[in-house]
Amino acid sequence: MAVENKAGAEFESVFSPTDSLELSRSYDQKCRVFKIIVIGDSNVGKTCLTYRFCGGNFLKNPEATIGVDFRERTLELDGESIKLQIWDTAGQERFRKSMVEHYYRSVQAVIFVYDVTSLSSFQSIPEWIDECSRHCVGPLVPRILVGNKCDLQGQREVPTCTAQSFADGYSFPLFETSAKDPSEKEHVDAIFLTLAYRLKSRKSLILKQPSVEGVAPLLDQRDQPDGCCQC
Ligand SMILES: Nc1nc2c(ncn2[C@@H]2O[C@H](COP(=O)(O)OP(=O)(O)OP(=O)(O)O)[C@@H](O)[C@H]2O)c(=O)[nH]1
Repeated sequence: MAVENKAGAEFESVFSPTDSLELSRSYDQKCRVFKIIVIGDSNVGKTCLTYRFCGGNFLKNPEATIGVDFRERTLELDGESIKLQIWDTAGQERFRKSMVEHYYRSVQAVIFVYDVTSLSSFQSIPEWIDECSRHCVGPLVPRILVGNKCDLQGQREVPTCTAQSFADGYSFPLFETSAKDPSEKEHVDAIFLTLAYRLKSRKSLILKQPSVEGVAPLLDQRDQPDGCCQC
């Protein structure tokens, strides 16, 4: 199981002080932590989207995710620190089967990703929704549908209207974007910000988090009633 990109100096340098989504510079301050999983077929751009949000850049030459990669970013919303702990899951069945239970435990929001240039990846979305349901991710868990790779307009196989009517059927917000196109950076941020505001408005338990972050603390958090903690 890979662990990478724990928010720190490496990421602080890529955001300007005027960025509306400021990274927290001090981890002494208290914040709530929310677990978000990103799921969808292999190769749709889950890793690149999460990297764009957490790292600010397009990740060139990503490798297939094995198990899960963790990334996180702390936002200042209305004077409150909110840490989004993003689980970038493997799309390939052989790399995810031993991890599925972990993905869904105490998850607080879900991002379904398809590739607008791949009809099959869009047609897989109902299966991903079913998987969520089988793991007791109910309608109260905020969910968002994302069509990625919009920079490849000439190769589009999924029309916006088709995706929109599908999303409407589930009452999911739909975002079409590109992890690759730098001009879409704020649009990518908006996906996560939409979830952050919805999660922020929820009451949560205050739980203790170990001072050293890593796989074990993350897994421990999952076992708490709603996954929220104080950091
Ligand atoms: N043109 C374009 N290519 C993209 C975009 N996002 C990702 N890619 C490319 O799509 C390929 C797959 O990207 P990943 O982010 O690794 O996809 P993934 O969904 O995480 O794949 P798995 O880890 O196998 O589940 C890579 O070659 C990326 O460079 C995008 O917005 N536009």
